[in-house]
Amino acid sequence: MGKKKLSDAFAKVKENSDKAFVPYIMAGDGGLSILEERINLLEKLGATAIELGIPFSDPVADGPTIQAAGIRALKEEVTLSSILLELQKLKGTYNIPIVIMTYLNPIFAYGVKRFAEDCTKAGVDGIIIPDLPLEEEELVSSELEKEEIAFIRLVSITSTEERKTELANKTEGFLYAVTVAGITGTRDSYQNDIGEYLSSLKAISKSPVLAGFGVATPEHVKQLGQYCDGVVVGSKIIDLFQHHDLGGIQKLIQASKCNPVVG
Ligand SMILES: O=P(O)(O)OC[C@@H](O)[C@@H](O)c1c[nH]c2ccccc12
Repeated sequence: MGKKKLSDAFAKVKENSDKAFVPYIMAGDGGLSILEERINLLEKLGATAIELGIPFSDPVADGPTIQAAGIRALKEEVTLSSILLELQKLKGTYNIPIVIMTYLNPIFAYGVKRFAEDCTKAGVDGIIIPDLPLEEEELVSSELEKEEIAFIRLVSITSTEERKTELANKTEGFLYAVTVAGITGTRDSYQNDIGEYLSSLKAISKSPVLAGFGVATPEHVKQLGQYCDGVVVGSKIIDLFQHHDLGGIQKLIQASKCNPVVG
């Protein structure tokens, strides 16, 4: 459970000389009833952990694809409560670690302590809160700590060296290295110094470093994997699910493996 489950998953990736692959899906996109199927599929295809988004009305860091997925989920009237209840129901039907990605507001509305406790009941292993600055972390950190839920920090390409070091020291589970200055969404290429940025984070972080934002092709997965421990892929995974292109999802995941099983 929690931090331990995530660190075990990353240890296994390393043992196999693979890179981690963490797909992001929006909970409730397509209805809550398909969540089980998607989690099972991603686990079967070899994902390391799943980042599960909570739909929110004001998703400031999200690009068009994730925003649209959030709007579809909100139309299904899913809420943080209904998502946690569904996960609780599904507990035991999968083994893959689950990380929740939510803005701060839904956590506040739910109650921080109740949120942390219900995450444990739901088998949630880690949390990402993109709009919670380092300076305000005490609002949630002690409750997460009590439940041994990994509190995953995001570092950005524009963070100062000092801030990068602090985030790398504090993060739990993995360090989420945002690879672009901007919002989520697929892009054609990365800026030239992306390798330096990721390598410098690797040098200061005891936790695995995962690159995210804009990862959209097997080539990106391989390119970024040279400099860090793996990738997070959101918008492209959502696109591929929308197009029922499960082969495309499989190819992306296989690009993170040392010995891929598909060509
Ligand atoms: O969609 P992309 O470009 O592949 O980026 C990952 C991202 O979607 C996912 O991790 C995420 C969705 N919403 C976020 C908000 C902030 C940070 C990260 C996220």
